Amino acid sequence: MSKVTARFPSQEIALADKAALLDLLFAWAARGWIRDLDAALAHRLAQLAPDGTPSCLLAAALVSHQVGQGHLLLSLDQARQHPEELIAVERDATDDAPPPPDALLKQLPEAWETQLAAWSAVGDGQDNHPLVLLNGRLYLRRYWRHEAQVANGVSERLSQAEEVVTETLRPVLDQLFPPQDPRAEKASSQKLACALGVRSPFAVITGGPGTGKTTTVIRLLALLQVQALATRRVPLTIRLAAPTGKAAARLSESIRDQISQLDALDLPYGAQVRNAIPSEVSTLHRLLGARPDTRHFRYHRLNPLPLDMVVVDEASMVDIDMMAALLHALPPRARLVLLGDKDQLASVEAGAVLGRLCAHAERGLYRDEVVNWLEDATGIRLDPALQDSHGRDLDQSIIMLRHSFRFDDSSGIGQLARAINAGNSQAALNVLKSNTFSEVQRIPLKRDDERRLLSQTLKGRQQENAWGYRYYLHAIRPQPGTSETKHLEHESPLIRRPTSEADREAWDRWAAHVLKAHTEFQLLTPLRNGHYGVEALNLRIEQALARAGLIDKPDVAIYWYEGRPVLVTGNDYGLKLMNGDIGIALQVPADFGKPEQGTILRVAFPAGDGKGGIRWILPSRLQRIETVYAMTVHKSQGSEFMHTALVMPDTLSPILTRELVYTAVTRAKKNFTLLSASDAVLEQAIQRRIARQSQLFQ
Ligand SMILES: Nc1ncnc2c1ncn2[C@@H]1O[C@H](COP(=O)(O)OP(=O)(O)OP(=O)(O)O)[C@@H](O)[C@H]1O
Repeated sequence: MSKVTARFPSQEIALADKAALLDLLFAWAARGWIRDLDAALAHRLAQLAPDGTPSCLLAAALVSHQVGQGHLLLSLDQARQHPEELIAVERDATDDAPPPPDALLKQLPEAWETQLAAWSAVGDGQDNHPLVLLNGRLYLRRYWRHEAQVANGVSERLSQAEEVVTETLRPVLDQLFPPQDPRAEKASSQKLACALGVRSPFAVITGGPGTGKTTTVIRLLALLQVQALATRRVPLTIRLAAPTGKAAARLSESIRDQISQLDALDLPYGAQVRNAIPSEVSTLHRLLGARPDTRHFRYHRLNPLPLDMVVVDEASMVDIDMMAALLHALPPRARLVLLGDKDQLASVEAGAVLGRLCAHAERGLYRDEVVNWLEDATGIRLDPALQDSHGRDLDQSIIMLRHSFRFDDSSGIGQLARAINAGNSQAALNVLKSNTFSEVQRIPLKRDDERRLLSQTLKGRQQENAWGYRYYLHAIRPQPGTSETKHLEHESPLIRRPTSEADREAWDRWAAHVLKAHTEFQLLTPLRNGHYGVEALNLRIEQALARAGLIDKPDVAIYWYEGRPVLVTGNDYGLKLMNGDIGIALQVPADFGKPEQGTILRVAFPAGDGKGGIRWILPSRLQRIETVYAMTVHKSQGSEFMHTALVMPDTLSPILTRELVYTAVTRAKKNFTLLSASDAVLEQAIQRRIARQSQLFQ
């Protein structure tokens, strides 16, 4: 008898005996093939609903696993037809591995669905059963409910017609987007987006980096306030939100610029309109009134948010739980506008809501009545390729901005992002290797030769002013004569480390300068573990910086030193820090303005007050942080850096997808470097898309 049958039940036994099946599920969990949580759910349901067969318990563990992978459901057909795609199994050479999931799935009884339907743990959603089975799709009840809430919340809004004052619409749109402007054609989808946003209480504006989502939404808000002041004499109460603190801070920064541009226009109700556009952006958690230690929010259907409209930026990062909570808390007539890039990675949690909403965004699918209405409102006749008399109601509320004002056709980053999105890996490689685009570059990587990786990370590509980490470290401790210090002094000649007598304002100014210098470069990696994972990279980079004398870290056991950059990994409302915030440890007076008190290490975080204020926090108070010389691509969503370098691992793994590569490339504002050992891994990643299973907006 082989070891396999000695230690683990065979698939035949597991499918005939519940205890054997549960053993197998926990064995899979021990291998990391599924989560402990998934096996535990099956175990719990075996106790609560003992009439379930082993195949039923397997289905329960699988649907839970699916949620962990970002899906909303388990399709029974798909599980049978493509069992190998369900669970990524890392096999090793040992012969005591348990029978893999696909072997078990291939032997499921014909009556799997019938058995599930008869199981007392399963219902059709009407009662309180923990699982819901509908048309061959199995859900955890919570996700079925969220999916229904989101679908209902959106269709409720799609069925409402808005009152539009057509007399003011066209003239104001022409003021915001003058037809004679040389960029009028490039901005035509922005103008159309504004018109659609007035017409419907629900709208989605999707587009890549720099396509003008923020510009468009501010103009839409101006347009809506003109309409509101003309009809009801009071402006709309509008709130702006984003899924993370970082994204919220970034939006509030760019919004201030955009609002001030409205001053140049002679809009009806001018100052009133401008004052009625908010510049504060809160996180969705805060907007909904998150309460510590509970999933429940202060605002919900019975206590709705006191507002007329919400705009959510970076909506690709919003998961189904949050979207359901938002729709649940919005008054039925409140408007909702979502902004985001549909091609970016979706939230780590289940959902991919924006992606589902925008499934047909490329093709438009606008119906005749909408096309004609838009032409009256904007003077723009839609491209026939975007018209379709069978377009769904939802499609009439979605618009895609296609022209990037930041990366035009001559930009390497723009070309690269487009090639990746089109799934054209050869074109992406050509851009990376071509000499035409100096802002993008590919650097070959060898495991046993770290020089290139570390040189990129420390120095970047100086001839392009594409800096590495030396840049911000020189902002802390200038090194006269180096290109970084020369550049820094040229950019901000007067900002040096203050003297010990200097007041808080001077220290804040300096810290803001260091934090800004830090946004010049970020190294990204897809992975957490392994040679090119965040943890190992952080360690190697820290050692290299210490060797180069750029940081002073005398001992591996000393975590805190001046210059350490840290990433906040969970919201801390007490400290007013949000998931995704980045701070830098700096040696500053223990009491500002009192040099006699000596100095102390504090971590400087941007206060996000729009005035360059700094929040100084003692390292010991920071609970959820990690060093961030290397950052995962997932964590980088909602942030941008002048120069971004992506380390591509040398072997393919399920995490490497088109969305991931696109997200990494589009974090770069000016320069992008790919560090990779093999073209093949990049090519295969670009070919592979994330397909999240859900019935949302099917
Ligand atoms: N219609 C336009 N005319 C001129 N400049 C524009 C127009 N639309 C956008 N821009 C400029 O392009 C840049 C990017 O615009 P914006 O920040 O609105 O884009 P975004 O899609 O929100 O970008 P991000 O990728 O940062 O989310 C800004 O500098 C903005 O002023």
